[in-house]
Amino acid sequence: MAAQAHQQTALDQDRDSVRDRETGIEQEHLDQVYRRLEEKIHEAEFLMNDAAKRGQVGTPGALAERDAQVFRAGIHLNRLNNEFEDFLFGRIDLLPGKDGKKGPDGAYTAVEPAEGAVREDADGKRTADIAETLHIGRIGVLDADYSPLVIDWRAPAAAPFYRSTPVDPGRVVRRRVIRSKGRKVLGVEDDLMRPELTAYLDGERLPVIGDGALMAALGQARSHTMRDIVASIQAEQDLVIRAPAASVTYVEGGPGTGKTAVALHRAAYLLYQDRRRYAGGILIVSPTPLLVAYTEGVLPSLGEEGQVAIRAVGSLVDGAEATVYDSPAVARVKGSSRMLKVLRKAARGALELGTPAKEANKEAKTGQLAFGEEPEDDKQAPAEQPTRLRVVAFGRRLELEAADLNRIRQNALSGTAPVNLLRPRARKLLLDALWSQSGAGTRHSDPELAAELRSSFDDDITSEDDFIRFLDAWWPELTPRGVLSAMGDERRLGRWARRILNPGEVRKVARSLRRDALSVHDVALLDELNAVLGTPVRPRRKREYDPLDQLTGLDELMPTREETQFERAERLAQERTEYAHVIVDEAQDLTPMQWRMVGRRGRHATWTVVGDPAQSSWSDPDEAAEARDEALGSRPRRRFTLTVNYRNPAEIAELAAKVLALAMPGSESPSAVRSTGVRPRFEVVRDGLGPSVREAAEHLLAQVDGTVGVVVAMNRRDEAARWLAGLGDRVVALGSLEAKGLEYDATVVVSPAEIADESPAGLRVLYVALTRATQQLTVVSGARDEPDADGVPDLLRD
Ligand SMILES: Nc1ncnc2c1ncn2[C@@H]1O[C@H](COP(=O)(O)OP(=O)(O)OP(=O)(O)O)[C@@H](O)[C@H]1O
Repeated sequence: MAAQAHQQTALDQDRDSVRDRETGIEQEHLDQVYRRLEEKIHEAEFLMNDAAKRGQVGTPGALAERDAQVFRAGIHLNRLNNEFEDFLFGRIDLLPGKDGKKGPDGAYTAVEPAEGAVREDADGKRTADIAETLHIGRIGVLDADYSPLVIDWRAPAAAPFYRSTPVDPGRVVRRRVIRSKGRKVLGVEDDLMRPELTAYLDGERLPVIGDGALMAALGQARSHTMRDIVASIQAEQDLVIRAPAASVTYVEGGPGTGKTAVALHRAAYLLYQDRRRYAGGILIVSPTPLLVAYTEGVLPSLGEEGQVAIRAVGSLVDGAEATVYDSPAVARVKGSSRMLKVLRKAARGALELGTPAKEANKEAKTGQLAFGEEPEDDKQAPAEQPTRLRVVAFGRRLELEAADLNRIRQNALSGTAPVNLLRPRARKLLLDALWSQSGAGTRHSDPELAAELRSSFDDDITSEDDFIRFLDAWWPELTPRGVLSAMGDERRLGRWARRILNPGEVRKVARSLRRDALSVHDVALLDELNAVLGTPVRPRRKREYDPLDQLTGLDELMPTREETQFERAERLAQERTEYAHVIVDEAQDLTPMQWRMVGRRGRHATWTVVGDPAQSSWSDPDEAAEARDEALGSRPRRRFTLTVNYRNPAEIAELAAKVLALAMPGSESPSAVRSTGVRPRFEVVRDGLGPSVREAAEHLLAQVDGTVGVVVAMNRRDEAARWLAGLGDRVVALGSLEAKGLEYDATVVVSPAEIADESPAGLRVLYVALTRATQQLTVVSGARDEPDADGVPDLLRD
């Protein structure tokens, strides 16, 4: 026994010393990389100083050159400084390649091992020599002789790091994940891709350390922000990340399969692969501000941010930020494509209100969205409508009555042009009617004289204050906010929505529009109205006069100095309304009206659309699919399915699968990649819901190191926040719709029946709630859940 223990200790010591030696080898490599980076930083600093000196020469050419050099050196320095932290993370050891050719990044491009790379002796033992070792990191670093010290994770030569599997290893024998912090290597984890092989590196046997990096990453405690997965991207995910950008890349997969992570890494990959093309910007559309906040650190950690905008679907329209959710019944109407016709009628009908409808003061707030209260009473002011136009021209009083005006308006409105752009046409039709009433058209037979007379008639009238006032009231310039507020009047909305919405729907929608705050669904309506109304063309503001321009004459000498490249890039990003690539996360949740809004931002874009129909909170998936197909146009689609759940342990995934079977019978759940042995807990409310939920949260806080999410039906969100007061910032209360895309170490799901009953898509929303935990889950049930003796609610029983 003692001898056995002694043997075991010796084995452990051996293992530790191999681990230390391997860590030391990687440390040496990292030291070499840092030395090279420092050299590069000095070069960049020298370049900046040199550029500054050249600036002192003062000729326009030198100044422009300095500007370009400083710009390039600044970017270089900035990247180096930012990515100095923790950027070397991987290594692959490869067999000799088939053709042995070097690619542009200095590495062999061959995918398959060369013939004879693997030797087999008489006993069937297989051996091989490692021909090449590559290190993978967040950016590429070349040695002074241009051999690669680190390869950028997005370069083609880095693909085997992600693609190689024991089933299809290619040239990779060993894949190593290196954990480092700053300049220090903390440890290494290896996966062996060809376990049947004895491989040698420089004559020594290749050692293997640890149980693989994926499991280590998945077991870590979660914080309130998502981490990048660059060191452990799996083969099926890598195929999506590196899929060619042309057309539409369509990715489906169950909860936790890495769709969001893949979408973010794909944005970074596309920028690396074709930076010039994506200078047009990449837009990532996310369902909630919470998910935006959760994911927005991932791209900077990958060294990319400037060109990518991550926006919540309620913040896509500039100057209009959603702060509330509509009730499911109202959301269902506002999201439906039936609203399209209503908005078109409203845009034209709003003209009859005379003066622009007063805009509600809809203040923008950020953070969590509230469930919107809808006011009871109708406070809309009665409409003002000019019913007659009186002017004096050529000494005669001319007058158009209500019937004439109405006829002219209908005439002007025939056609589909945006309402605000039809104002010049309406003005011309008014003048035509007044001209014909004046009888002046018969005075001259000479067409030139007649035209002159007409022109002075028009000038006479259009310079009259009465006419200008009339036109402003009769054909006001409409704003999307103004028309949306006008729709808050129930009678008016009833007229505009006749035969489209039923009276109950009209009442609910009108009431919701009278509240001060904008809802997530209102934002898509505003965007549609913007398109229907059109923006009148205004003369461009001239650049402000700068007296210094005259003194130095710089303005003529250096027209390119007006705006630096950086300023230009900033300005374009601000003015951008369309993008080169659009990524839609949680695409299953976009309503038809939201698809139209997102579609307008990517009319000429390529797309990546990721989603899971089983998690859809929209009640009519067919209607949304139609709107999605319209937004994506006829571009060809490339489809991918992700099949492995990296978030939930098998014990939680199994429970969630029961709800999936009810929500979408016949659909398959992704297979969980790990199991923790901890089963979900079931609690039944005894002394009130609040205390039971608080107790469950406290219990979980003691069990896990990271975060705890408490998911309740939407209308209990504020109440739940009060139940948890004082428990610290590791615990968060979430309305069911807000849980989308997020994850916690542990979750409490409160009353499955309440969540399932809150909307027609309730079972799918419950499925989302049950799949948020990485370690532990507690379900708290009330009487409505009909729990059995073990506390298992009816919806979660076999
Ligand atoms: N290859 C990987 N290596 C390490 N962690 C991974 C990997 N793939 C996914 N994960 C982790 O699994 C979790 C789920 O990923 P993600 O949120 O992207 O999934 P999802 O498919 O978008 O889920 P949902 O549909 O539920 O929103 C995250 O913590 C993510 O970091």
